[in-house]
Amino acid sequence: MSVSTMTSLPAAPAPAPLDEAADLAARLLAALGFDLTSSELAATPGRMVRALKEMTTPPTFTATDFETTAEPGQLVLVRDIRFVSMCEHHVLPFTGIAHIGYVPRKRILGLSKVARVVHHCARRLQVQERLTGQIADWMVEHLDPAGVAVLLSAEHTCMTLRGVGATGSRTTTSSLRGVLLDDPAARAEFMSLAVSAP
Ligand SMILES: Nc1nc2c(ncn2[C@@H]2O[C@H](COP(=O)(O)OP(=O)(O)OP(=O)(O)O)[C@@H](O)[C@H]2O)c(=O)[nH]1
Ligand SMILES: [Zn+2]
Repeated sequence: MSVSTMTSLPAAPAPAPLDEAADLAARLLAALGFDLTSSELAATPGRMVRALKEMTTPPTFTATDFETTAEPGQLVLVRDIRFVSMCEHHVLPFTGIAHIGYVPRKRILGLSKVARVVHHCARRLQVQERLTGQIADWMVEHLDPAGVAVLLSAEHTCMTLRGVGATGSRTTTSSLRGVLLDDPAARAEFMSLAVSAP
């Protein structure tokens, strides 16, 4: 078992005094033209800061894994893991689903931990491409599997709810490692199950 401290991910932001952040949020909202003297907005800066902190603080967990005599080449696929992350360009959420597949060598991961890895990597300021690769790297570092495949499909609210207004657009990214990168049959099995399995 190992706690999810990772070499490939940046450390969580250092705890900062939220009072100071709330004062700065109040100044930000005032600078944007909102009336911070109104009673309706009095508690908003504090809420805003707590919500932002919550959305960018990665949950830690204990990565329970097990010794296995896995069948050679067996694919383990956990599909449809919903996640929320934060776009590092606009500090707006992007939300989607992750499909995580791996081919074990000696160790398998508790299934719930696969979803925890996704949340651990997602709950920070991110771009989707880096998030996808970090999930794959976590699996490689902790399980030493024969292969890993990560497929994410997400809606970026910075391009659907504002800006270009590309309502309904989704972005798909993949990161493949080991046999799930190099072996076309293994890769095809992952892709077909990730997209079409019941
Ligand atoms: N590659 C990548 N781009 C992202 C991601 N999230 C947001 N972006 C893009 O980051 C870019 C930032 O571009 P800028 O021109 O600096 O920002 P902007 O003026 O707000 O641009 P618009 O969003 O086009 O209005 C935009 O094209 C976003 O769509 C991501 O996860 N990956
Ligand atoms: Zn954005």
